[in-house]
Amino acid sequence: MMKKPRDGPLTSSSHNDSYPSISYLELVQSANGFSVDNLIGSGSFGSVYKGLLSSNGMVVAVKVSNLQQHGASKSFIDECRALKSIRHRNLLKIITTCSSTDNQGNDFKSIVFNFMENGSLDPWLHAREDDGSQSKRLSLIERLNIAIDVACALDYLHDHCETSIVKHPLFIVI
Ligand SMILES: Nc1ncnc2c1ncn2[C@@H]1O[C@H](COP(=O)(O)OP(=O)(O)OP(=O)(O)O)[C@@H](O)[C@H]1O
Repeated sequence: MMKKPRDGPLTSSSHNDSYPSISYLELVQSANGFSVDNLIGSGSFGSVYKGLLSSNGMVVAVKVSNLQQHGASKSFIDECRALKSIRHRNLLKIITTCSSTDNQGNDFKSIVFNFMENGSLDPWLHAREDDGSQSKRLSLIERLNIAIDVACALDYLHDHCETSIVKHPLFIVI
């Protein structure tokens, strides 16, 4: 839905007031205008871009919700809620969130994470013998350690989040 552009940068405050504030403009600039070159991947509810925050030089992953997608707005809120108070070595932390309007006045929602150099766990676990990516072959011990870390993270989520959110642990940092 088109909305009247608001003045100045707006940052989400409804999900967590303690995040440092970041504007839509800063995020666009950090990710080179959300260019294809900065695109890291896509999920069910949006796209993730690599960005560089000019304020502190931090390399980040900017997850931009595709608000045209049914359920994206709820997913954004659930993800913010689930991850806002999480402190666990195997779970990705939110750096900040941005709930604003883009330069055309459309709603814009984004979550900023630490950039994970090794990407998501999935290709590591499901690398095929013939795909040539030597670096993604894991030994049995490494796989067992990952399973233990995942179990540990899920246990933590069970204790700290609503059960409906625990079904979406989102990203496990190994
Ligand atoms: N913090 C991050 N650092 C590096 N890459 C990331 C990061 N977050 C996401 N990605 C990449 O972007 C892709 C999409 O992530 P996203 O969280 O949108 O979806 P997903 O969790 O993989 O899938 P779905 O939302 O459908 O369950 C990931 O598969 C991963 O390759």
